[in-house]
This record gives sequence, C-alpha cells and structure tokens, in this order.
Amino acid sequence: KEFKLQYGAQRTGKRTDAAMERWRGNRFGQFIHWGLYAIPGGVWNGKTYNYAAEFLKSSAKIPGSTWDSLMYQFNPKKFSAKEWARMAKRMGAKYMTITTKHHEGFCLWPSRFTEFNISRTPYGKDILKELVDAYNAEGIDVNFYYSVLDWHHPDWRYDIKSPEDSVAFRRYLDFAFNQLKELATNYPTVKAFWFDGTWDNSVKKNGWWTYEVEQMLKQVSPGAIVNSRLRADDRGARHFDSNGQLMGDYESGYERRLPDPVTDLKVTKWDWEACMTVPENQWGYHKDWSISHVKSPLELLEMLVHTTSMGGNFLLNFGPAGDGSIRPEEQRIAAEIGSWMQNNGNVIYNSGYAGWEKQDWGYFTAPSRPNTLNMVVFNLPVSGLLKVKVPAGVKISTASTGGKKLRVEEIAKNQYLVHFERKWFAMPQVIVLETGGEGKKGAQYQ
Ligand SMILES: C[C@@H]1N[C@@H](c2cn(-c3ccccc3)nn2)[C@H](O)[C@@H]1O
Repeated sequence: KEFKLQYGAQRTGKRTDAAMERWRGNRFGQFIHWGLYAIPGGVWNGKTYNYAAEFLKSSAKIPGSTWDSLMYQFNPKKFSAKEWARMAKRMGAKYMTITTKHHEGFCLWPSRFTEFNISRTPYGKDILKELVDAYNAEGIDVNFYYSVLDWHHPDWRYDIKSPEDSVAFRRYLDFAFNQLKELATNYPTVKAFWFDGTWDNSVKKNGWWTYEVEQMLKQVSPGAIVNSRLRADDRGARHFDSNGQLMGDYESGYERRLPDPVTDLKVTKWDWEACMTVPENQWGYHKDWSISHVKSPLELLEMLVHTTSMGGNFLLNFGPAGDGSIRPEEQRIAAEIGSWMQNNGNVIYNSGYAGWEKQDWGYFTAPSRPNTLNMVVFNLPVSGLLKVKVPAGVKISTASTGGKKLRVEEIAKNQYLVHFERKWFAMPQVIVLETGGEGKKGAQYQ
C-alpha cells in the first residue's frame, strides 16, 4: 500500500553526482564532540557521573543557568586547529564532522541568532572557522553536526500539547532554520550536514520542516549531503518514509553498533555511515575512562574495515578536553590506525561491498579497479588456509600479499583455499585477488 506523501523521500537509489561519490569514497571520518560539557568532563561537585559526559547537565540535574555559565570558563589554552587537523591527516581521515551545536545549545560559531555562542566566551574567536580552515588546508572535508534538540532555547518543545506549544515551537523551528542557513552561507566549503536530536514528537509532527531544511541546504550549498536522521515524513516516519524509501542522502541509524555482515546485507543497497565511540558510550570528553571498556586501535580498525566491506562510511569519535588537548588514548588510536592506513588505505578509500560471502578470517573490499578484490585478514586460521567462496562461475587467477604470490588451490565448485603463512601478525594482512572467468564477478565499487 503506497502512501501519498508530500514530505517523503525525494529520490530512490544512491546519489551518483560527484559530491556524493567523493563523500562515499572518503569512507573514513573523524567525529569531534566539543562543547561546554568538555569543561566538567563528567564530574560535578566532586562526583563522577558514569553516563555519557555530554549528558552531564541532565545526569547531575544541573539548572540551566548554572550550566550555561560554563560559557564564561570556555578558554581552551591548548587548542590548535592545525594540530588537530594534522593528527586527523596522519590517522587517514578524509573528512571530519564537528558538533557546531550539541543538545546543550551552545554554538561553536558566532551565530547572530543566539548569544549562547563562542563570541561571548573568553576565547572569543570563531572556532568553527578555525577548524574548517585548518582541516580543509590538510585536504580533509568538513561536515557539520547540528542538534535540533536544544536544552537552552526557551522555545524548544519535546512534544506539542497546546496552542502555546505550537506557537513556541514554530519560533524554535524558525530559529533552527536560520542557524542552518547561516552555517551553510558563512562556511561555504561545508560538504554535509549531520542532524541529531530529531527523535522527539515535536519534530516528528513537523516533517514538513525537515523537508524544507533539506531543500534550503541544497539550494544554499549545491551538492550538500544530508543524513537520514534529519528527516520525518508527513506521518512522522523517520529515516525511511511510510513507503519504506530512505530519506536524506545516506542512512545514519548505526550509532555505536555496526550492521551484521551476514544478516544485515540490506544496507549494501544504499549509502550509510556508522558513528562510533572509543569508550562504550562517551561522545564528549570524560575525565574518567576507567568506567567502561575502551576500544583498542585494532578493534576500531576492524570496525573501519567491516564498515567498508559493507559499503558504508565509518565516523570515529574524538572528544577533546575543555583545554583543547587530545587525550593520550585518542592520540595513540590516531597514530596506530594511521600507520596501517598509510600502507593500506587503498583497501578502504574508493572501495566497498564485494558481494562475496563473508568468511571467518576477515573481510572482502572491492576497489574501483575491475577484476580485483581485497582480502583483509584479521583472524588467521591455525591451518594458514584461507577459505574463499566465489560467486558462481568466478575464477581466482592470482592471490598476492605485499607483491608476493600465494598458492591458490581450487578445492570444490566455486571454492578456493589461499595458502597463507602460519604465523602471528601484529596488524591485519592484505591479500589482493585477481579474478577472471565468465561468472558475475560480484559487486564492483562504483
Ligand atoms: C551522535 C550521538 N547522539 C547523541 C545522543 C544519543 N542519545 C541517546 C539517548 C537515549 C538513548 C540512546 C541514545 N541522545 N543523544 C550523543 O550525545 C551523540 O551526539
């Protein structure tokens, strides 16, 4: 049953324009959560709150006026946009997504629509401009995260329960629309908009506004990319409209979790991005990371490869401290992932879903070069024999690692073993396959 929708999906299938192909090929991004929450870092009146640090205002039940006065302490002495950009470059990130305004409502840019912004802090300067310029200078694209949910703004409403609510919330929607137009206009190199805080009924009941925002951003900033999380349709359906069509330009529902490489292959039909925290659940800076598991560089690298193997982008989060420094754990992650990406980035960038059956030893990625495929090996079997099942009729002609040929043995119909070394490796190993035969060679990255 098809619903007639005014504010549903504007397009079916992946965007094929140059801006989207660039976004897709970038594959690996750095998320940055930075705001007033980084100052207390999850600790208030000597008490540590274990919930996400960017939620400390609600975890510690802090009055708005108290929280907002953190603005007068914001003066990051160790902040260097250039240093952050160089670290991201070394990590191999091709884009960066910055929280221009998180749920607290504090703006990292001198917005003319609210005084709750960087210009009224001791720091004073336009942090957003400094970051955009520094990252763009390193050849890294910059995208803007924007929270529609706003704890500071008096006209924000979680739901619309009275005429007063709808009048106030309409003022809020106008405010947010103006801020977004301001961001797209004043920072013209921005490539994409990452919307968050759109799950409440107030937003779901105003699908028209989410449609208008998408239209406006694409008028002001041609080629701009918008995530599915912004969008609600005429009937309040989110991400996918009431007819099951993806809204926005890519699916952004994977937060702190990845689709399963066997049971969630549906995601390979559209563009998508997963965002990931280093601790179990901390986006903003938290002083005490001992309260949960902290993912190692290798765990995060495997998530990046896993995501690429399913045709998605991976957005890895950093939470800089209130003084603008990057904590040692995050520095180490950038260095270790970066050292592998230095030599193996080609299996990630401009690569994607191969359409081959997932194997235990790791992941396949399909580069744009035809008749080749990458095997990224994380779990080397004690036998050293890597099983490869190929689509019907596909032949493997060669397998090589670091330019060295490996023995390839056809052991059954559409089944091969690649003879690899039987030894322990510190980092994932890449094997390049050349394929032939008349069979459908599986998906090719395009
Ligand atoms: C991208 C991430 N989305 C924000 C978030 C997550 N949540 C949330 C709240 C309740 C349950 C599950 C998730 N609310 N806001 C986090 O603060 C971070 O910005």
